[in-house]
Amino acid sequence: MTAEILDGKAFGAKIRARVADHVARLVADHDLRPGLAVVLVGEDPASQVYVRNKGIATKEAGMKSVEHKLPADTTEADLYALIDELNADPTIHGILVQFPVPDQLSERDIVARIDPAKDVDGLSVTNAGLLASGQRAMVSCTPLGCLMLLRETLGSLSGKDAVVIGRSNLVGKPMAQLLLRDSCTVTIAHSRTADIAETVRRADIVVAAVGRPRMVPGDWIKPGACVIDVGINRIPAPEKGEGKTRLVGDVDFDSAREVAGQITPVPGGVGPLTIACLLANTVTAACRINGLDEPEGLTA
Ligand SMILES: NC(=O)C1=CN([C@@H]2O[C@H](COP(=O)(O)OP(=O)(O)OC[C@H]3O[C@@H](n4cnc5c(N)ncnc54)[C@H](OP(=O)(O)O)[C@@H]3O)[C@@H](O)[C@H]2O)C=CC1
Ligand SMILES: Nc1nc(=O)c2c([nH]1)NC[C@@H]1CN(c3ccc(C(=O)N[C@@H](CCC(=O)O)C(=O)O)cc3)C=[N+]21
Repeated sequence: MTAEILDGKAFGAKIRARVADHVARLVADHDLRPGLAVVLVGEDPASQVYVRNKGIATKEAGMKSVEHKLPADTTEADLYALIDELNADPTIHGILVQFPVPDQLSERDIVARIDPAKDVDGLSVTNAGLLASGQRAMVSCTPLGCLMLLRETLGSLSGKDAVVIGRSNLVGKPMAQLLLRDSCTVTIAHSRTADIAETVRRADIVVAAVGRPRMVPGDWIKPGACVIDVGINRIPAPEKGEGKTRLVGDVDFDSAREVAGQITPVPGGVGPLTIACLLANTVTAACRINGLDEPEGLTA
């Protein structure tokens, strides 16, 4: 069997068209243009890919887009001053500080500084708690995009065995919460999992969010399973020329596609969905902040 390759670019474009529609309506009916601010401290390569693609998509959707690139030696005080300013700015509805940040800064404290209403990454204790207790939250963009894609591909997820590899606050944990909310039987695997191959072999749905190039081989995959590869890993690509690199996921695509029912590629899989959901979350935040109806089709 050869897997169906899930086109994240196409599905992301569909979500973005919905976003653009809502934005146009908000501007026309309420003179409200959703605004997103992205803050990048230093020069992490995975983050730079994200920032580049995000800037283009935000403007295409008719939204306001602001980027703050700060030097790697930025102090806590300077970063907090910027966050406070963005919290108070009525034209900004979403604030995203790209992770990882340099060592002198604390991700936990940065997240705590962001107004939870503008926390489009869903990282704040408030949003994580709301999600975990089944209430209306801002949900991290990547898991949100993965859930939308899974529903679109499989229909109901109820009763399915799902394994999430990775337990970060940004991806693994919220992904597990969303799958649980859709009545999957959820296992979270991580670096201390005793027999990860056997654990993954049970799964109808595999979400890999680790950050290790091609860690998951095809022989870990249950035949017919739906495989969502979140990993973005830049590896050397000497075949493209000296010093060149390319992106690969956490799944060994070539062997996994021979076994899986469906699989997302890297690039062109989850990445474009994350971008689309970042825009969607910004629109959702703008509506909630202004007491307007929830946008349809942009939340999970
Ligand atoms: N496509 C997209 O839109 C996005 C992609 N990413 C990418 O997804 C990947 C994961 O991101 P993120 O969650 O932020 O990463 P983190 O580094 O925060 O978390 C990685 C997780 O993987 C686990 N892990 C590490 N090694 C192993 C192993 N050998 N076996 C099993 N589990 C392991 C860690 O376990 P432990 O907790 O035990 O250390 C940890 O929970 C990265 O490649 C990142 O670039 C991230 C966000 C968006
Ligand atoms: N606070 C925070 N939130 C994040 O969500 C976050 C972060 N920090 N730090 C970095 C990671 C990584 N990440 C990506 C999202 C999309 C692509 C993306 O668009 N990928 C394209 C790449 C296309 C290409 O360059 O060829 C694709 O997969 O098709 C990449 C990477 C979000 N992250």
